[in-house]
Amino acid sequence: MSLTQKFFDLNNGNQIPSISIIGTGTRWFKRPGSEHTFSDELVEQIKYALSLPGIIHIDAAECYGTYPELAKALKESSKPRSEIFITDKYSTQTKFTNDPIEGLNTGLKTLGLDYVDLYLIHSPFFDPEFKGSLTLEKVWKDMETLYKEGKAKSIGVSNFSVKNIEEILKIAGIKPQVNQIEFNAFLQNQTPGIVNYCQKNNIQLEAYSPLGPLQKRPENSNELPFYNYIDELASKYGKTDSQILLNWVYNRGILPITTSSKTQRIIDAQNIFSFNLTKDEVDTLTKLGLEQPALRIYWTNFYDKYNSEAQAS
Ligand SMILES: NC(=O)C1=CN([C@@H]2O[C@H](COP(=O)(O)OP(=O)(O)OC[C@H]3O[C@@H](n4cnc5c(N)ncnc54)[C@H](OP(=O)(O)O)[C@@H]3O)[C@@H](O)[C@H]2O)C=CC1
Repeated sequence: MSLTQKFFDLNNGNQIPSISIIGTGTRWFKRPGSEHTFSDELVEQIKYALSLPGIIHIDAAECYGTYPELAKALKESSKPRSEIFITDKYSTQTKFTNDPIEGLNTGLKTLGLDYVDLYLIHSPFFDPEFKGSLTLEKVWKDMETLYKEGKAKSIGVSNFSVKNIEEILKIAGIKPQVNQIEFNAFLQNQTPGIVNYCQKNNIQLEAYSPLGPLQKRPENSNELPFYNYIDELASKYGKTDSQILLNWVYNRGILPITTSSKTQRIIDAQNIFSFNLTKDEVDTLTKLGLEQPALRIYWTNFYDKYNSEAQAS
């Protein structure tokens, strides 16, 4: 079966592969300060992804503790750099590096790279214990410097609200290309109005934890119309439940970022463009998803206060 790949156009003219099939956080994440063991399993999983045809989009971050595994996999892979799309993120919450310039330079050196394809500010939340008086404005200016130097081909943000983005736009010479947020059928707005705002302002949204409804499947799921409908679509198209949900995210104009410890699920994620949900099916999934209570897995301390507004289209 030949591979169909899709790309989103970013506001700076660059293209981005429309799914990231191997995130290196979540199940692979190593808590800073804890006893870290090198994960051969992650190396094998990234190498497996890199052995697949087409452009492979990897999602990484300074705070995941998984640069060593990514570095090894990149070194041992024969895929040309031009067929690898790497996203990295600067952490405003950890003590690893002082600012994005130091952060990206350290990341590039550790990973053996000259540039990343996309560099993001991981969150708008600064831990003053580690970041002193670092401000959002200063961090964005550093991101712009890295962009102009060609070390980051595109730049953006993650977990930003409308207010956070507007703060940046006041001082920005370069508009963010991407906002990576938590998004799934049970969390259709991480923060109030963020999806509409980014889509209107040509800031590409990325969805992490797009499979939240499967990760946290309720015990009574077989009684819920949402899950029955996914099963119906999965059997109509001969696809898995995960593929249906990832295709739905794509059809909402949002780039899904997934990961798996299973090779078959990595292949399945790459093959979500071999079929396409109809507009009615996309709308029905949106509607049935909105009937469920908000499911937020990350950044809960900051954003649980928005749960009642998170399930608005
Ligand atoms: N910017 C940010 O703040 C954040 C960014 N991220 C990024 O996004 C990436 C992906 O996030 P993640 O939440 O893992 O993405 P997903 O929602 O795609 O979840 C992937 C997980 O779901 C499991 N899964 C897949 N299919 C099923 C199924 N049918 N039933 C039950 N479980 C299933 C997988 O398990 P299995 O291994 O068994 O296949 C895997 O652990 C991260 O690795 C990271 O790179 C994530 C969180 C925050």
